[in-house]
Amino acid sequence: MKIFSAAQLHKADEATTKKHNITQLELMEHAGTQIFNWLHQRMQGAQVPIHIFCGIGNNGGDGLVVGRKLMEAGYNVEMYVANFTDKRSKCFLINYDRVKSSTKKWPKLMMSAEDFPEINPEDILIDALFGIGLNRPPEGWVKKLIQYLNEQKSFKLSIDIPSGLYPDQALEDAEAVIKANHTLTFQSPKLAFFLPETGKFVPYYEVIDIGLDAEYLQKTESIAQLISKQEVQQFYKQREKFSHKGMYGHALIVAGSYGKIGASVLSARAALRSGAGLVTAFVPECGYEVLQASIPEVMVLTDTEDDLITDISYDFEPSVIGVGPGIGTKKETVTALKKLFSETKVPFVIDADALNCIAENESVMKVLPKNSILTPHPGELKRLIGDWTDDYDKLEKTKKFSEEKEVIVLIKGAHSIAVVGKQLYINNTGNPGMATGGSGDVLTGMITGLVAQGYDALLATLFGTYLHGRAGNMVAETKGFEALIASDIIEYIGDAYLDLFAQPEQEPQQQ
Ligand SMILES: NC(=O)C1=CN([C@@H]2O[C@H](COP(=O)(O)OP(=O)(O)OC[C@H]3O[C@@H](n4cnc5c(N)ncnc54)[C@H](OP(=O)(O)O)[C@@H]3O)[C@@H](O)[C@H]2O)[C@@H](O)CC1
Ligand SMILES: Nc1ncnc2c1ncn2[C@@H]1O[C@H](COP(=O)(O)OP(=O)(O)O)[C@@H](O)[C@H]1O
Ligand SMILES: [K+]
Repeated sequence: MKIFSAAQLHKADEATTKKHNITQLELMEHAGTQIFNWLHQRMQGAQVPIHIFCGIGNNGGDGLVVGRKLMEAGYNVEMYVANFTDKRSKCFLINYDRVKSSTKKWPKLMMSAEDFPEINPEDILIDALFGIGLNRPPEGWVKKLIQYLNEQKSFKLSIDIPSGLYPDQALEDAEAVIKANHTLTFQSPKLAFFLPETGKFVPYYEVIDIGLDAEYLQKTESIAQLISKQEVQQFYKQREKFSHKGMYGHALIVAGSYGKIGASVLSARAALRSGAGLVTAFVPECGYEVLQASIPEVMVLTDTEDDLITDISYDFEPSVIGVGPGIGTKKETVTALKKLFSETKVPFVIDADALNCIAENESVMKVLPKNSILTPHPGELKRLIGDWTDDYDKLEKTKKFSEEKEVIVLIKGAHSIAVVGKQLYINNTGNPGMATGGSGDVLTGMITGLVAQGYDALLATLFGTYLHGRAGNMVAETKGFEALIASDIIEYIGDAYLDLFAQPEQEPQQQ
């Protein structure tokens, strides 16, 4: 699904009204009606007090439409207009008049903190203060209003975006944002929903299709893409009946050091479970027995050194090399890595300590193979690209790095983001249970296993990240977040594949 900027959404709005001969007012009526339907379906006429806080722009206009519709349907509604300026948008004004003429209950004008209403915990709050037209942080009593609403225990529903958040710019005042329980967003989720500094204000959201011009949306290059099941279903390559293991590649996993052999076990097993035809693990001598005993399907090559990797040699042609988990950053390992990168012409998946070795040694950075897939967590990323001021700065710096080095960078996190030049692809699976040691090693193995099978670098990155998160979600369904460990993710890779095309259970047929 495409993610558009505020500017693009405003243009889409214009394109829609021009092309479809529909007015902005009709678009607002349609958007507000959909929000009303959403609420009505859930509330079924319940007389819970609903407080709607409207700004004076089009977001406020949406709030007025919702309020009018709710009142007409007999709900117990109180509307407030936060009069933070004398300006009003045209559609706001028309809807303000409509409320006044169609209901007897006029919206209350709020001019200062003295006008804040009393709210009970069981009431419902609808936030229509600011939408994507926010252009500076809320201040003064409006900021206080946001804080006052946040103090309430009531359920908070934001229209389009929690007020105070910019859809695609860094947050300036985290104290002036509605902490919504749920957000109903128009047409496209906003980039801010997926970034750590701002995503925390959007724990749940749903996209409401308000019918913006499909052709415009299709033609416009979005600022990012959200990768969900619908997209990854198209990535999947079906296995052929007469295929053999030679057709699914031979992955080499270079991982582990004394005390961290587990990293190689996790990566190698994950590569196998993802479908690689053959997997060989290259580990320090001390890892030999551990690997042979724990994964009989994996072939093992060892370094001459017992404790660490110093010289990576092998006697076959790997289809892909996954390197880094648990290898440490000792100088012998750095030298081995430099040699590997300079002399080998196969695709690479580079993770963990291999990234640290690159970041700490300019000579290794110089031989970083083009088209590699790098999978840093934020700490590793910082070592590679330097510090950033906010999430957007982080994305810009990563784009620059990706372009300069010609590599894919997967920034891991709650929503991992694959950066390929200027393009951003946002993963939509996973859960906080996956914040546990070794889950990144599993991901490295999975992406390596997919490249081995012939998925190109970008598809392997996106597909692997999706399956990793989906498998993690399936573990969480039975074990919960806390008990989830990295090995569990591997055990559910098969279920994550099966789930790709699983049909929802059929309703029993009535006789
Ligand atoms: N996309 C679509 O097609 C559709 C979009 N729709 C809806 O429109 C919404 C966007 O509406 P919008 O552009 O009118 O902006 P909105 O967020 O209501 O507020 C702007 C006003 O606030 C003001 N202002 C800004 N910051 C401020 C601050 N910190 N403190 C104080 N004031 C501040 C600013 O004033 P100014 O800067 O001019 O002083 C301006 O007057 C969108 O989110 C969605 O809900 C739907 O109706 C259906 C179709
Ligand atoms: N809160 C979270 N929600 C979803 N996924 C998460 C969360 N925290 C971590 N993950 C995922 O778990 C993995 C952790 O990777 P990493 O930090 O490299 O772990 P390790 O180094 O222990 O193997 C990444 O794929 C990341 O996206
Ligand atoms: K809002």
